[in-house]
Amino acid sequence: MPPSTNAHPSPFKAIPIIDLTNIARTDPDIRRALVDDVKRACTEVGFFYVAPVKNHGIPEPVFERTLAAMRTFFDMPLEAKLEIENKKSPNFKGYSAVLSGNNDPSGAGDLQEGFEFGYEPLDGAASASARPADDDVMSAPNVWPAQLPEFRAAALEYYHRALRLGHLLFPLLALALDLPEDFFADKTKHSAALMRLLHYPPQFGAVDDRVIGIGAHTDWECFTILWQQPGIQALQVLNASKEWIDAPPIAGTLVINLGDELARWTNDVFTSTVHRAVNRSGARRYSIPLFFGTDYDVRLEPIPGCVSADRPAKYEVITAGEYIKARLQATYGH
Ligand SMILES: O=C(O)CCC(=O)C(=O)O
Ligand SMILES: [Fe+2]
Repeated sequence: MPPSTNAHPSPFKAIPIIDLTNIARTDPDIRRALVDDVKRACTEVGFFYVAPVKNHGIPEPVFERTLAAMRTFFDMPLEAKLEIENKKSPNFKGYSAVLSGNNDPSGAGDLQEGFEFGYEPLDGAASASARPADDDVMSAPNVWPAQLPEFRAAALEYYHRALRLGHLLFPLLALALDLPEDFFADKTKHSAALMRLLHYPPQFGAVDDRVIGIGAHTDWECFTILWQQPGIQALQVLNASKEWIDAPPIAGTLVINLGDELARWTNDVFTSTVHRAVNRSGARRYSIPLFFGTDYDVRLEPIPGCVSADRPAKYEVITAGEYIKARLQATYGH
């Protein structure tokens, strides 16, 4: 399944920051101004920062606890991490070693290690799959490092808080597409969201552009909510002039970037923009993307307002689950 071929962003020079202070205000002028900002960012850039995150359910200690848990996990010996290697899981849950994944087919592998998991309830049994019965494409239980209970607790707490923020964003995206505000509500009931905890070792000396932290790629789901470790520049976003624009960590914000499910669904009215990460800081870098998709049984049929005589439908219609599964297989299944 090829990635979205979209990439029609503008020649932007910076990533916009969208202030969510007024997200709950119903005053039509205020609401319209916010939706207009979101629409511009989604059609021209495909990336934006949201601020202030602490007002939307993710206080600073939650990030700090998760970062501490990541450091402990990635510091474990490789053999211990490989006990929960993602290749042992039917849907690649668990640990992925440095260079085991490859997001850019022309690259030689991603210089990162990671840990991936999907939805489970905060108070659920450790090994239970929480996927509803109708969701057979991607159901597979999460696998956790048994020796680090605090890792699971911190990661799940962050996951649930970020998920809540994601649910706040869908109505803005719907309004930006001139759809009813609740358009995505019945299509995002099962939290088809995968979260990755990532560690990028530093790269020293001459750097081979084919081996970087994560090669040039688009994300797969509707949007990604990305936390970046403060103080380290690594993420870069490709604009229409084929320039890499830095997306540095900004205190109090998270990065939101649109993915291929939304690009397909909107027939490329919204852009799923190519990006990569390169850690040349000399220090370890950690980041946390949460990929928020639509429910796996949803068919990505082009949204009516996004198809016209000038803009014929570009993509074969498939379900979100089929799409994600094909991309996972292409990235880790080799
Ligand atoms: O680590 C980052 O800043 C970006 C990660 C990313 O693009 C991804 O995991 O899809
Ligand atoms: Fe990405």
